[in-house]
Amino acid sequence: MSIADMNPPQRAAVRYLDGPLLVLAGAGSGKTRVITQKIAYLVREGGMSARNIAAITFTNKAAREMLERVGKLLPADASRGLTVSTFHSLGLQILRQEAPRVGYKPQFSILDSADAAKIISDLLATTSKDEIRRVQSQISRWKNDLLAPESALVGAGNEFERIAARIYLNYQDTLLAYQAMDFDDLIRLPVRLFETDREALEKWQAKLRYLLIDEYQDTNTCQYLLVKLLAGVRGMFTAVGDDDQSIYAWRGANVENLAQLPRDYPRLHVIKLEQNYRSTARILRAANSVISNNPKLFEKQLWSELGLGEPLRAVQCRDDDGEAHMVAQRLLAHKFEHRTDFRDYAVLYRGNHQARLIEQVFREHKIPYAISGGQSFYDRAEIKDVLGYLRLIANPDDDPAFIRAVTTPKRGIGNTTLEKLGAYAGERHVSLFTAAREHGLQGRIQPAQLEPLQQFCDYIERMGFRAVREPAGPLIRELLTAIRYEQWLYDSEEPRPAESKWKNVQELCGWLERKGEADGKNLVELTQTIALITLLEGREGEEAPDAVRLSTLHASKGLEYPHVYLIGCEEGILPHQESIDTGMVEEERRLMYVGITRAQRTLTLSHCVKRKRAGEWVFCEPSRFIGEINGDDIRFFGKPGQPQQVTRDEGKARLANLREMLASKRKPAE
Ligand SMILES: Nc1ncnc2c1ncn2[C@@H]1O[C@H](COP(=O)(O)OP(=O)(O)OP(=O)(O)O)[C@@H](O)[C@H]1O
Ligand SMILES: [Mg+2]
Repeated sequence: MSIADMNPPQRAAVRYLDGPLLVLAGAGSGKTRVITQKIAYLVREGGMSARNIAAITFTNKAAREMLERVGKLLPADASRGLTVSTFHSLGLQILRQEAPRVGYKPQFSILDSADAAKIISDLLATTSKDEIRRVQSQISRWKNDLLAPESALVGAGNEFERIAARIYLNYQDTLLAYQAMDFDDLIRLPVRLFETDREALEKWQAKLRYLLIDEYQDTNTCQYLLVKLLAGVRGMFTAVGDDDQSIYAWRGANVENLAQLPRDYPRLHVIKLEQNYRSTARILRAANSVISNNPKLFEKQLWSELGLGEPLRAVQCRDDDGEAHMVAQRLLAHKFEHRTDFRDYAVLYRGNHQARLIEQVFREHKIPYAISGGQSFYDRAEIKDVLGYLRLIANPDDDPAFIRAVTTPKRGIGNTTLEKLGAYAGERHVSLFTAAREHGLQGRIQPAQLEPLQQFCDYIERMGFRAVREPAGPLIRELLTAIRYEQWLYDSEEPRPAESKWKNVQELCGWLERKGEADGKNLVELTQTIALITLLEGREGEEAPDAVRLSTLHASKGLEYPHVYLIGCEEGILPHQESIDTGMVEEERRLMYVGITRAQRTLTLSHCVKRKRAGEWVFCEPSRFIGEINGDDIRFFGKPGQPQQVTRDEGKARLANLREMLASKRKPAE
């Protein structure tokens, strides 16, 4: 695929280098492809070095895919030094070099959202999850709007905001004391740096001379400013986006940023793409008709040459269990009939919990699947244990990591000792690690308790010294042996969970080893990289090569699948109840639009008559979005009187049949 295979507006977008460019277009029109092609074009025809180009994507997965695609367009040495990353990893790349300028040491820690919640919970002196979540997202909003705690306090309009602002103030102090940043800081701090330090800004402007930004509609204020600062007055960037796919307002994304661009850059050139290369005309028409119920920010038309295609299907299921069986059954039947692969299918849903039943039924029927956007691999207790050690080795001031490591496995350091240590550290305004090293502690803690504490600190210090010199793989294996982690798992768990946990730890070690070798990164750098993976996509790494994709709608952005099942199309789920209550269904409609436009050839929407919630049956209404699809383009199944609805037992029997047929197909001819 080369630039010659692109349509005229796509080609114009690739070639346009006279100033800032916005490509504004609907789903599947080749926006992401314009970015990939443009990177190759900049190097090949624009005489630019890859190390002066940065492409920003929304997820790590998207970044990897883009890098792969560019790899096919450019020889390896021509793409060396190219930055393809998320906003957060770009921020991390900047901060690794500039940390001292913003008051951090280079080995700062990155806290995930759970660690941050723990700090807020301590400061608030509450365990109410709801309260913690509210304060945490308020702080995050302030950070993304670049509001300092002092200004937040002054501007607080009610009691809740006053409390949150005071917590924000203490929270920032705590982070600095731990030498830790949260996810928001990774973008906020570079912006603050560039706003105040001309020299640093000019250095990075000289390095990143051309910027390309995908999914621009989902940038927040902070991200917008980072681009603006880096692009400077020259405005050498290409941003691509679709206002109808803005689905991250709840995380502070601001679709107004699209409208703001022409005001900030009067020279901004806008290109629209109107041909969709992904979906059949029917799927596209359904998407267009659903989204036409939202007020328009920009006028867009989409058409496709891929033929009319099959009508969409809306399937009514008896309950959520029936829904999961319906998906499994139809999927297997379809696969059998069309000789497709499992990877050609995706099951999409509004909330993570909806995956549980699907997983269960898929396992029952041996349908291989891969989950994205679910509980992260890196959120598992065993992985967080190991990462606790790595974080502490990298940055001994990281108190949350200190607590985790010093107590897992238990090493004769009791809670009373830790409380005394904590109190002493508090008085001295130093980290737990530093406190443990101070002479003053000797009067407070008995020698018998002090001894293991100091041994622990000695060990961490020695490892810290080696972590920046020795390869990561062998070092982490040595660490696991030294702390007898495997033994501890088997001592504290049943054999089966222990075994699976140990496997996960091994997987982490393998990943660190490979990544360390491939990227030439040491343990400290790898630890910072891992922290970022948890941000959006959950588990990553090697997956079954041929598997059905299970994904939340949010995590499916930018991707495409030949056959899509969108489950739980019900009032209260999609649109979500909260959005109905607050009269904000527009964002949910965009989410529906994103879901529909992931499908290339067929799309099945399902909803249940009733489902169990908190042990009670509740009756469900089909989603209003199904009703917004033009009747000619959709067929209904499972309505009373129609024979297509299958009971669970029938479904099971049919499945068993199909599986047999499939299995016999796979057998070599005798
Ligand atoms: N000119 C073209 N000729 C043939 N195929 C194309 C062309 N442009 C894009 N495609 C294909 O169309 C599909 C959609 O492209 P792409 O993912 O770039 O769209 P997008 O606008 O980024 O979509 P989304 O809004 O969902 O992110 C891809 O499979 C891509 O390879
Ligand atoms: Mg895209």
